Amino acid sequence: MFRILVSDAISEEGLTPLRKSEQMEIVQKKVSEAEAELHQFDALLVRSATKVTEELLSKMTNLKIIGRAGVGVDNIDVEAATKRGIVVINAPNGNTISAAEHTFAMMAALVRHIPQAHISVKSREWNRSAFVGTELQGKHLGIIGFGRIGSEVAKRARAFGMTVHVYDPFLTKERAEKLGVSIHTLDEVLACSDIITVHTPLTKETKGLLGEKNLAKTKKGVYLINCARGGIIDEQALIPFLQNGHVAGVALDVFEQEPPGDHPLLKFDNVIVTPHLGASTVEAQLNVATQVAEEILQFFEGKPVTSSINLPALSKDVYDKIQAFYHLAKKMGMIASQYMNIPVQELSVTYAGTVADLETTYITRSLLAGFLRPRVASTVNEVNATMIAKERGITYGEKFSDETHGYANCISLTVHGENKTFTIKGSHIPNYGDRIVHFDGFAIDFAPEGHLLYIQHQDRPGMIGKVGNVLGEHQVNIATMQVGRQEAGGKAIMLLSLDKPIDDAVTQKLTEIEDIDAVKRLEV
Ligand SMILES: NC(=O)c1ccc[n+]([C@@H]2O[C@H](COP(=O)([O-])OP(=O)(O)OC[C@H]3O[C@@H](n4cnc5c(N)ncnc54)[C@H](O)[C@@H]3O)[C@@H](O)[C@H]2O)c1
Ligand SMILES: O=C(O)[C@H](O)COP(=O)(O)O
Repeated sequence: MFRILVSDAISEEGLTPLRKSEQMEIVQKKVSEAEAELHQFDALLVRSATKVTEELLSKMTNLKIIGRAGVGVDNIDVEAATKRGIVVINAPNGNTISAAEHTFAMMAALVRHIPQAHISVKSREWNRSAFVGTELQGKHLGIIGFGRIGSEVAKRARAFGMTVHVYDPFLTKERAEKLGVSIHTLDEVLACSDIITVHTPLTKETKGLLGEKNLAKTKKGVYLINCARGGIIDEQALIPFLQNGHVAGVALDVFEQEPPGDHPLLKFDNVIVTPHLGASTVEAQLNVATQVAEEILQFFEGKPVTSSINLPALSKDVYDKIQAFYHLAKKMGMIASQYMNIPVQELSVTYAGTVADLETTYITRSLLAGFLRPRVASTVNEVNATMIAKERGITYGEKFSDETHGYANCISLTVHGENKTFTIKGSHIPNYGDRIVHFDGFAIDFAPEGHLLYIQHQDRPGMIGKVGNVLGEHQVNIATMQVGRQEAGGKAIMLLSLDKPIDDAVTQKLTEIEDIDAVKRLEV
């Protein structure tokens, strides 16, 4: 049973996929009301209100996944979650249309003074001359940030007869042409636009993007809209531009602090505001909640998630193709890590045969996670493996080769440690399973499963019997045994899989057998 804490207002209908599963228990409570049980939850489902801080994560010790029913993840400490191996997912396009429509509604309201006129009429006034507006048709709209929402705003603007100027450093000419907008520098957009709307995420680069310096570059009488994230337009910097009439009006759906409280901007009649309503439609909420609920379900069923912030995107189709290799690579990493129980500097992975044509990034992450698992006390998985490797000074790289050693596919891992290098090769054979086909220079064939025992010895008659005797004396049953040697009478290895793990005393006894050079337990 997996426990899911839903700590913000999420569409009830959207939670249906989770409610239908007998494996999921949903608890709907604010974080502050769930203090005593925070350590029990496997998943956390939020919108933008819950602040998922490092402190909260430290209390949610069982947490495996955070679902953001929406786009922006600036309320989530993604780095802290990643460090802890917690997957963070969002619903990137479920509320795009609602946010674009809200932006447009704000634009129309702004230039036609609808909120002010509404209040006036409700106050029993009839002052038509006070609310003369301007048309949108023929005006120049500047869009900063041309992703999902920015481009939907552009489509609507063009339908209204506006000319659209875009600033987005990542926008291609082809896409701009397709959507009938022109690409400009930021300064050009600031200088030529009658209305400017921002649709970027809030990042180090975009925080205060429309601050004092850039506001001064705008046209006198410009209208500004922020339905993206509070802080992209610097709220303090706006004040003098509103006071001196340079900015004709501002529409804000988002604020640096939410709620904004007694903010000085709220005193301006030409500043119109909504309480972060961009995504607040029945349709958007159903979309984002359903998307995230389905992803969480997939995740707990061991299937890939497609909209993770801290994992490479993986479709079901791709996952189906890589999953066998993903498991093989993890086991190879675990074996290599235990065999090379010394500090290592570098892992080099080579893919050959059919596996080389697949999405190997994910397979390498899995291998890395398997390698780090025996070395790291905290959770390590595909989410945080690359970060932990970096912290520990372990570099890794992928190569591709044609050398399959006679198998349809082959993954080869070479671990470089201090004065020692180790290579292990594995193959996944359909209808047969995972096999290790090469181990530290020996051709061998064993299944990387369970309690393994590696013995390196001299190739002498009776070695198998001696090992069998020691294990038998300690009531340890041998499930399978594979042997390999480089040449008759030379160095040889045995790989045994045992029905139960053995302790130090048994290992010591085996080490004492004449002609046995090394004994290692390997748990997979
Ligand atoms: N008000 C709401 O309720 C609401 C609803 C949904 C989304 N949002 C917010 O709207 C914003 C846009 O969302 P989206 O889904 O369109 O995101 P998106 O990722 O599809 O688009 C963002 C665009 O910004 C561009 N960009 C990044 N840095 C930039 C920079 N320095 N200068 C110019 N452009 C830059 C990117 O290239 C990208 O094209 C986000 O901040 C999101 O959180 C708000
Ligand atoms: O980033 C988003 O998806 C929007 O800002 C919506 O936020 P909300 O889910 O809190 O309405």
